[in-house]
Amino acid sequence: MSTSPPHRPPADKIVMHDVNFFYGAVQALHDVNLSFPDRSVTALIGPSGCGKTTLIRIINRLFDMYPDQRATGTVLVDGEDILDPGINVARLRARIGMTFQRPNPFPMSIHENVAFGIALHHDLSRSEMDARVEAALRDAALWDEVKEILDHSALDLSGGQQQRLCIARAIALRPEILLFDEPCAALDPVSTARIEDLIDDLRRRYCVVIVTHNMEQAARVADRVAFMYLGEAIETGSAEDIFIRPKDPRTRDYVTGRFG
Ligand SMILES: Nc1ncnc2c1ncn2[C@@H]1O[C@H](COP(=O)(O)OP(=O)(O)OP(=O)(O)O)[C@@H](O)[C@H]1O
Repeated sequence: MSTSPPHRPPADKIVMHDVNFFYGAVQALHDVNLSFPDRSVTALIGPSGCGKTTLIRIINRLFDMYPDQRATGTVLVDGEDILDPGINVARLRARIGMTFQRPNPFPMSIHENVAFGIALHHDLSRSEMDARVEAALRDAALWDEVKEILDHSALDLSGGQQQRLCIARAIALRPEILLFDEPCAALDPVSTARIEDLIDDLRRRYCVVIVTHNMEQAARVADRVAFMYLGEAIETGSAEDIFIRPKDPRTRDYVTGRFG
């Protein structure tokens, strides 16, 4: 008789302790404690302005580009505090891929969009580069649609294709963490379904964090859902916990549509 190994939940890839965030004098996050397991999808939900985008921008230190923005607390990635001023930010960012609400392909060909970031980090032959570009486009479920038009401008693709190209661009750098900020905000239902299928595939290999306004989407794609409100992380659990058995009255009011 064969015995299967005991099921272990994936370890936490990112752990936030008492994180606060400031835009100048405005405090946007208050003592956030949240963790994000590896090889799973965590959805951040909550009303507009509650701090979802602010929170994911901390993970790749995107806020460093703005002198008046600062974060306090600890954000451990594989146990290392990425808020430590001594951290190598370029190396951190190479481990993290991010996409935004509106797809933002470079004004270059489809092939160049994916190859550009790879070329910054690796000196590959033409055939090695082509193989890397193809693998990333396949992983982003875009290859079949673009394999004959790799030299065409990325700006000629549809919005949904552009978003998958941006995901391919992120995956091509072989990150460990993928941050998706409302990846379907600008997409039609068919493109949205394709991105959701893609996220379903990506969960096997990455720590995925997705910001979404769409509760059905969170329920479809997420292993865990975190509800945020007025800059605080209120409650985290499975989609069922959050949508069917919320513990906090603020979560209940949000998921039942009383606000937001
Ligand atoms: N550049 C900025 N300067 C000052 N305040 C900001 C800035 N960006 C965001 N904020 C404020 O920080 C708070 C959190 O904003 P954030 O964009 O993180 O929320 P969100 O939950 O992602 O919202 P949405 O769902 O509308 O995208 C809001 O009160 C917002 O007004």
